[in-house]
Amino acid sequence: MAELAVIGAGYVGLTSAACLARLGNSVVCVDNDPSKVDYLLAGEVGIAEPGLPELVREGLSSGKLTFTTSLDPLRGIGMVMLCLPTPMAADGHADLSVLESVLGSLGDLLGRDGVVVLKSTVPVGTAERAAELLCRADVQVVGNPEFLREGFAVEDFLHPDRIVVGAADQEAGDRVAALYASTGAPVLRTDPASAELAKYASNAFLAMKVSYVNVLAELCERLGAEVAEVAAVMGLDDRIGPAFLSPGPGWGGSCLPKDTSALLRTAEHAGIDFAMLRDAVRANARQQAVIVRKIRCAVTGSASGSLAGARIGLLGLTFKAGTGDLRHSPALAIADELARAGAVLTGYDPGVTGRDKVGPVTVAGDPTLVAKEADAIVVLTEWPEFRDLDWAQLAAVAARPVLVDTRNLLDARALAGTPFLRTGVGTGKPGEPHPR
Ligand SMILES: NC(=O)c1ccc[n+]([C@@H]2O[C@H](COP(=O)([O-])OP(=O)(O)OC[C@H]3O[C@@H](n4cnc5c(N)ncnc54)[C@H](O)[C@@H]3O)[C@@H](O)[C@H]2O)c1
Ligand SMILES: O=c1ccn([C@@H]2O[C@H](COP(=O)(O)OP(=O)(O)O[C@H]3O[C@H](CO)[C@@H](O)[C@H](O)[C@H]3O)[C@@H](O)[C@H]2O)c(=O)[nH]1
Repeated sequence: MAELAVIGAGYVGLTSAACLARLGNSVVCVDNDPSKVDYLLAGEVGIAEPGLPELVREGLSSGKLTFTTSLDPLRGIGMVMLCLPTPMAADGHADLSVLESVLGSLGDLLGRDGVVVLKSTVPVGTAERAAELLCRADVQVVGNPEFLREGFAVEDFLHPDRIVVGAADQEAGDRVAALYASTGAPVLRTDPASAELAKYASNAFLAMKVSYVNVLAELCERLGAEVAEVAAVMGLDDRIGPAFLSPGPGWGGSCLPKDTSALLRTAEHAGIDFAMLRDAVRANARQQAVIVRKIRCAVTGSASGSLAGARIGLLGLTFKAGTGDLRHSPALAIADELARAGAVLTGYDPGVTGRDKVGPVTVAGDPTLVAKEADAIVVLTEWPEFRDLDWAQLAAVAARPVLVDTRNLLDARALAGTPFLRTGVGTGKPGEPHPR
């Protein structure tokens, strides 16, 4: 079993560190946020990932996992895995400044024949650039992109669809592949550039799939078709598959927006016109306006009616269900747009606690408070528990029984016996509940 350091204790770093400790490795996890490290050393995990707190506590008590803010304990170490942020820079590229600054410090610390593993999502050429920054002929850089989803981080790490190891050096690649041997997942050995590109290619493809179904949903509305039925037919084709065919308020989160943007910049730089990806990004930006128009119609009866003073209750604020992450949440982009139009917003999200306000939204601790005196309720995130709310009670406290279901979450059964008039997405029959 290896002794390794993981740098960055966020969604990817903390999950990787805790899971690699579970797989028997000795892991020191470094983060430059002292309060996060103190919290972690006390066995507390600040992100909502099923199974992660248990794994962190298990690692701490077995001694396989420890946390620190300092790079000093890494002196002489054989392997360092970088799980640092690579956010969108102002020009749309991936901002590698944090990664590069840490790489600049690692050259002096790594032991002989050390390996640096790039788990962050990084553009093609980063492994090569990292090797330059390390300035150590004996140290190898290996690309090992991560594909976990928020809300399923531990499950995805321990049971991945595939492991990608992009190494120019066979032995360094073997050492990284060995970390995952006990997961039984297929390991794809590639050159570093292919590993780097494969990560962006996967996220961009997922984004295009959702944009495709969102535009299809608009078409369904125009033509009187049901997007759920169209998607069900498409999804049963093995070549297409049923995942990522649910229309909604657009794709968001900490990865798809920045990664599509970075891939577009990479393509531009390489002289390739990636028009279909550009269109998918444009369609996604437009999707929020599509939803706001839908809400405006439902509340005022007209696409140009005024929302000034309208009380709108929002169910769901996070970018998807199963996470507390609000980064690049389409729900918040819609909230901002509604607030600009003068609407007064109250919101509830099971993943958002301990906050009074998120952007323009006053956060309530209970869905009933969101419905209270509301001119409309809008479902923005697909939390399954919203199906089981007491919709009759929500209707009783609302000013008007208007419901906009941007995730097509609620079916006729959930709303049976209530006066709610539901507007879904791509249903072709606005104002009518439809079976999912
Ligand atoms: N979030 C995901 O679902 C996901 C999945 C796959 C890949 N990725 C990629 O993994 C990388 C990390 O993403 P994340 O979501 O875990 O980020 P994150 O923001 O959750 O975590 C990053 C961590 O790095 C720490 N950090 C920042 N600068 C540091 C420094 N100089 N030294 C030490 N620690 C430092 C931060 O304090 C934070 O804890 C990104 O490239 C991302 O694209 C993310
Ligand atoms: O049918 C669908 C599926 C998804 N979404 C939206 O698409 C976005 C992204 O969802 P998801 O991919 O589940 O989120 P992430 O957890 O950010 O995971 C993505 O980004 C990670 C970071 O790179 C990758 O590791 C994962 O493989 C990749 O799925 C969210 O806003 C979802 O609501 C839809 O609107 N409809």
